[in-house]
Amino acid sequence: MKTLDLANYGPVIPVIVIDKVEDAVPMAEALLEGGIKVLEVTLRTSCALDAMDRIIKHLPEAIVGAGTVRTKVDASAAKSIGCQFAVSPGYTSEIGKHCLDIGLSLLPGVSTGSEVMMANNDGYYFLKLFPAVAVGGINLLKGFAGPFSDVKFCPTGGVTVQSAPDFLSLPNVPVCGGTWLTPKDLVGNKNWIEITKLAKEASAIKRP
Ligand SMILES: O=C(O)C(=O)C[C@H](O)[C@H](O)COP(=O)(O)O
Repeated sequence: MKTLDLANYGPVIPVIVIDKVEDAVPMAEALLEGGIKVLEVTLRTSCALDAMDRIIKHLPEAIVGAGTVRTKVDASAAKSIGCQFAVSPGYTSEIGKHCLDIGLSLLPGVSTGSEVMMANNDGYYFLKLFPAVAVGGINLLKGFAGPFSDVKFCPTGGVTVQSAPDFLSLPNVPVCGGTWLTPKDLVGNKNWIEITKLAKEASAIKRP
């Protein structure tokens, strides 16, 4: 799978933190019910790999990727459990080349022009702008559109259901990401119905 194809499934990729492995499948079901198929589960918690393994086995229709991939070991672990893609918060050539070697699609994080150029040099033209709002948001993406006219971005970090339509109206933004679909309090209360509502709301965001 090409990472840019992830945008074909909807305008928003949820960035998910799973603290309790038993929440993995019901949370994924709630998101799928709301029309969200692409799930980025961050490797921020100790049960993240186990959680993704369960989702992949129980819900084959989900397209599961590992977020917070910071090392070659992270990338190899994600590949070995069947993740279809990986997302990194920053970029190193080492990780970019490793993902190419092991056949794992990578959406690499960047926040500067130099990082865009390094990623391009290794063949990556669809990049995550992270942390999107903190590094300049819409204005930065408009600025990047000039010199990097062949590059597309998935802004993540500070994007909300309110601001997502503005990001998605930019020609270089096919999809955006965020944690707002799976808020900690709703997950803590196992409020899957409310998570389905947030997923429906996000899936319904119109792109121009
Ligand atoms: O852990 C990672 O590698 C990440 O992917 C970071 C997330 O993209 C942001 O934390 C999302 O930020 P918010 O939507 O503002 O909560």
